[in-house]
Amino acid sequence: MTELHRFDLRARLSDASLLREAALVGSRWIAASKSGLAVTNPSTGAVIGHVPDLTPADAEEAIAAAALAQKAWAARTAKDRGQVLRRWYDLMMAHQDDLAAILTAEQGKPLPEAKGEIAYGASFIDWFAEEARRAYGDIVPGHAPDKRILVLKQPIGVVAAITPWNFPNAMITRKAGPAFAAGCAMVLKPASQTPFSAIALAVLAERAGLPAGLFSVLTGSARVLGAVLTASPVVRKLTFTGSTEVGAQLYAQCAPTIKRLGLELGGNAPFIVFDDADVDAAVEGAIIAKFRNNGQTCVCANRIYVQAGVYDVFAEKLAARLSTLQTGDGFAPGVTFGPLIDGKAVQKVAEHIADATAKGASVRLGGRPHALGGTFWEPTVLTGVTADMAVAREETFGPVAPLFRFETEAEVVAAANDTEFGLASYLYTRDLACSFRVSEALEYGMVGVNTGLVSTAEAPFGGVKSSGLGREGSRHGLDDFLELKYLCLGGIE
Ligand SMILES: NC(=O)C1=CN([C@@H]2O[C@H](COP(=O)(O)OP(=O)(O)OC[C@H]3O[C@@H](n4cnc5c(N)ncnc54)[C@H](OP(=O)(O)O)[C@@H]3O)[C@@H](O)[C@H]2O)C=CC1
Ligand SMILES: O=C(O)[C@H](O)CS(=O)(=O)O
Repeated sequence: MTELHRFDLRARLSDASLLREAALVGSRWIAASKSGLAVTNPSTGAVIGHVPDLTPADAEEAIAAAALAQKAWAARTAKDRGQVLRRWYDLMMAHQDDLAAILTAEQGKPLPEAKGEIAYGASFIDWFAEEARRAYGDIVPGHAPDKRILVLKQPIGVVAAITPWNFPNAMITRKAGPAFAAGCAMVLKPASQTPFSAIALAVLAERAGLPAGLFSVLTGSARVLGAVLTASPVVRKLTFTGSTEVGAQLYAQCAPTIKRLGLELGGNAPFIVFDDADVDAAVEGAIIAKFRNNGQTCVCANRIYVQAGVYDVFAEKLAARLSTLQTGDGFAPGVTFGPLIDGKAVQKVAEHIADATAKGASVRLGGRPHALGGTFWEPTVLTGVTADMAVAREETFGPVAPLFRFETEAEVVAAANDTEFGLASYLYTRDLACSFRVSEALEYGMVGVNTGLVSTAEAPFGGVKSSGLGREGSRHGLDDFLELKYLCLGGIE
């Protein structure tokens, strides 16, 4: 990209040292050179700064530093590790505004939403600062008079993490929190479009007292650095958040070294509104579930199924409510919907709408690029959507709400489950029996009942089928970074 113009992010920060044009390799900060990789503001295309294009040797150095630091870190008490995490949490919240400004500059989401992500991201550090001390083992009744059985939980060791651009803070802390709490080390490769949020987290981690070498942040070619991380036998776990396509590729790359895997992949969430639902509540829930981060989340409502009795009123209310919300630059006051991340994302949205209308859908609202041009798109509502359209099968990852009409519960459960994905799902009904019947029948890792937002550190986040493996957050999240060790004590007469 030619450097059209620069965006002066430092001028917006209270602590400009958080914006560091460098990568962290073990305990070494490596500054970007003039040939570094440009990071741009998705709203304007302006250059925010540069990061270094690291080499395979840099990645190997980070892994070696992690292996060394991890041994001493695991030897510290869980309470001690928790106290360092607590200090990291306190620093994140003390710098919430600056971290949010960095996030909005490189990812585009409106500043209030970015501040919300910082608090959400920090909540995983808060949660696992406490969970660190609950890695309980077992003492099991022996299988012979002279035997005693102990089960220990020990950290997996060195963890590689690869994260996406859509939540450039929270997708990192949702992995780093349990990893460090368990006594692991982490080598992180953040998304190339949003590295500065990750680098700022590393700056604060150093200040919190995280030992040198325990946390590296690598920037550069995903393919090149990913190849080193997945091939290294020192790396005992890969935790990845991103597309199912890349997740499957990384799964295969990890196979020769039999790594533990955590995969948070793509979604195709159904959002079901029954005739007996509170329609106003369902509209508010749909706006959160569909349009949070301008539709760029893996748990976004990708298909909205509305029962025939309330279909028209729901469509009318949704369109009316959306018309009151503003699209624009994430730093502009009053903006609810920011830009899409890049031109490729805009093209996918346009293709999905064109495909749907060509097959008979109608545009109830929006349906075209926003007057601001570039990466901005009008919030869109499509009606008359059917299962043969691309929006039914593919993740749109943009501000498009396709409304499907249905008649019966059996029909909508079958339709909702007719996908390779199984991450999040949502339903609105005031009938308790219906809420249980449908929740239990939906083939998904998460179900929101009368709510459009399920993500929280206290609950296990994750999916089934092509949406991934493992869970992040909750008391279960720590186990994904621990190994069980069985001690059999004999000769105890
Ligand atoms: N389940 C969940 O929690 C989430 C799922 N997603 C899914 O991810 C997709 C959108 O996010 P997006 O970032 O485009 O996803 P991608 O899968 O393209 O990228 C995710 C991360 O993987 C890296 N990557 C890409 N190719 C390789 C490779 N060959 N080897 C190693 N690393 C690689 C990227 O690096 P680089 O940036 O350098 O390309 C980035 O850091 C959607 O499908 C969405 O549903 C997104 C967020 C959360
Ligand atoms: O990247 C994502 O889509 C996140 O997992 C969404 S959430 O955790 O903020 O719901």
